[in-house]
Amino acid sequence: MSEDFNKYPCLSSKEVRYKVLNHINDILYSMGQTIKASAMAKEAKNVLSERNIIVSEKNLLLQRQLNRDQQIAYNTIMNRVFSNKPGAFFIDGPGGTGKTFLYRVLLATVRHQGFVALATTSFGVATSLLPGGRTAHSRFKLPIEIDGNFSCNISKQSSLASLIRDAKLIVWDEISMAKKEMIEALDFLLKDLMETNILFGGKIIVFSGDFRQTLPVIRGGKREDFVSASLLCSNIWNELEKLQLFKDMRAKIDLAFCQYLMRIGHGKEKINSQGKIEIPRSFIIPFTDEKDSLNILFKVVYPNLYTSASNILFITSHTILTTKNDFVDEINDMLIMQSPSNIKVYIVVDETLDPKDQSEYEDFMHTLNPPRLPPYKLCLKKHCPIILLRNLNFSMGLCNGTRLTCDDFKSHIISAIISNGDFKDTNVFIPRIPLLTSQDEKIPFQFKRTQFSICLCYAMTINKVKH
Ligand SMILES: Nc1ncnc2c1ncn2[C@@H]1O[C@H](COP(=O)(O)OP(=O)(O)OP(=O)(O)O)[C@@H](O)[C@H]1O
Repeated sequence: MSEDFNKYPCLSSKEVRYKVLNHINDILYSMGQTIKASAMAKEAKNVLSERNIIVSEKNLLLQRQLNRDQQIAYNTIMNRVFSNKPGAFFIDGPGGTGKTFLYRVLLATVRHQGFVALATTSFGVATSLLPGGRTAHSRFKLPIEIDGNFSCNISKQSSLASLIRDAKLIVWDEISMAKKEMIEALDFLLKDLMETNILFGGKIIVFSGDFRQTLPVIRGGKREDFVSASLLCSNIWNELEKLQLFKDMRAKIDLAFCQYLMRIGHGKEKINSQGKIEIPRSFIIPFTDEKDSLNILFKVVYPNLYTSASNILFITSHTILTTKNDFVDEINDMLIMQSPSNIKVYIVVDETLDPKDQSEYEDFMHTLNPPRLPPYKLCLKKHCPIILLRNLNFSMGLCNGTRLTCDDFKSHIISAIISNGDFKDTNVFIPRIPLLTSQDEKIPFQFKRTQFSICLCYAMTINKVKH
């Protein structure tokens, strides 16, 4: 890895050493492993940086822009924060009504007064929209796999526990995508840390999300499974104080489309004789055959890809949304070939956890394409759009879902430029790391795939693009 970094003339040997150590640290973290001392040092560093988040003037000034509903919600929450009374809130508002905007103002106000405010979200990339944001999984050490063990992995004596105890405000954005067991685990943790039976340990906690948009993902599940896995079906739901946001702040951009989405969300859009909503003709590319229709779609979304492939603004402001990972892969494979640059191919190294199984499963592993792992053959070109599949480093904006464009390729690192969130335009290095398959895959054994934790994102699933 150091040889790769050495090829960058701008880096001194000290910087190379720092970058290599940093990447090793991230690799250990992404594998869920810890060297105790390094983990404790990392935690202490995280806690310290959380206590010292600098509030930008821009975020402080946003308070003046709050609309009427946002202002009412803001006043209600702030009154509770500064009167030291408990409060567990849910901000209910359809997409675009400014829930995240309100969070930014709440966080800025509390932090500006010198208090701790913890910002969390259900998905990695959403963290880049909230200053100091982390995934709830990472902040509260929530269990990733739901196997009957719902307790958070935080010792009561740790610096993290003391940070959580001190927090004046906790926010959790995109709660509609979290499984209810996770929220119940947080309730249990906070009651335990605060040594009380009051909901969420008496902390001021603010959830928000939109259940009309995306619900928790249950593999192979149906609508009722998604609903019953969500917060709506937890006993906690009825105990939350609801605050409503009504005004669509995004509607300025495309009012008719926003109204159409709102009618669907409220179940008011008219349905046809088969009980289905009809999509307006102007949104549809007529189907002739798969190849021709896809080509028309590509021309509509990425016109002149051959000549515009190096136009980063163009590449990162377009995407094709689809419902399934399989379609995503198919479309991405076609579009990367339309870009004119030289292709760089990275083949994975797959290893079974038990070395005895390696020879038996080697070929089979290469055919598998589990959702949170990169493909067997990763084909990239300069300026192509990619998306991170794992959280690598929150403090550098490298989270699951961060979008980037490729800049340069070496054998063990890729140089790339972040294209969304607070770290937009930052140049970063992505390491090639071992990634474990999740235990809930429908694969009879677990294996380790060594590759860059990225995939192409000319096309993405709707869940992935939520932010
Ligand atoms: N009071 C406001 N003044 C100006 N712009 C605002 C205000 N509130 C929200 N916005 C803008 O409106 C857009 C939508 O806001 P935001 O992303 O906070 O909505 P949201 O409810 O979190 O949406 P979603 O549910 O889709 O995540 C953003 O561009 C945001 O900056």
